[in-house]
Amino acid sequence: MSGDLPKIDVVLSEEDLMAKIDALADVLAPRLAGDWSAINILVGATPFTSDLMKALARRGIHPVLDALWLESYRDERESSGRVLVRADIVRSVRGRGVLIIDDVFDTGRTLAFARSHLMTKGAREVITVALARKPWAPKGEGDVDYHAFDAPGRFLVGYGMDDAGKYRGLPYIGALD
Ligand SMILES: O=P(O)(O)OC[C@H]1O[C@H](OP(=O)(O)OP(=O)(O)O)[C@H](O)[C@@H]1O
Ligand code: HPA
Repeated sequence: MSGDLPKIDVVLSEEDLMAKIDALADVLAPRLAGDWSAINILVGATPFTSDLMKALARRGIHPVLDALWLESYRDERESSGRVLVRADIVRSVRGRGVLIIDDVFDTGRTLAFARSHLMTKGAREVITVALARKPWAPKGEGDVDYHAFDAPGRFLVGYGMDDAGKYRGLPYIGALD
């Protein structure tokens, strides 16, 4: 039964997603030895954080998991241009390496804000990772450090990503018109 789903084109299947996360964990694991915190950018990055943490654990890497709830899109498909902190991290990151985990890197505002927020709290080093990177996302200094796949220039849903709160539970990444 498909319920009342709109037309969603699959851009990355569940199987391909898991393979990409494993490949990412292979690259990240050697960088994360020692005192690291992993910060889940709520809400959308939750499924990705969960699978990436498991992939890292299988490689013997166990960062301290925390969360930072940031909001800038609300129910719109375009960034409001402002990033709001809805809830802050709980554990100190002073002197620690910080891996910031997000689902999608689009205008880059959210990760730029998160990076500076955590550096201000005394992080020793910040690394950013996103599952999907949009084609127009910032390059150079403002780029995300690691991403799992290059997304098409379309609005994405699934695997944490929403359209006005819906479709976060889809096990694949899809695109809507
Ligand atoms: O690169 P940007 O243009 O900043 O977009 C990326 C951010 O947008 C979404 O967050 P949103 O504000 O929609 O909150 P959500 O995670 O609760 O969906 C997404 O989860 C990223 O955090
Ligand atoms: O393509 C997207 N889909 C869902 N949320 C988003 N936040 C930024 N870009 C997107």
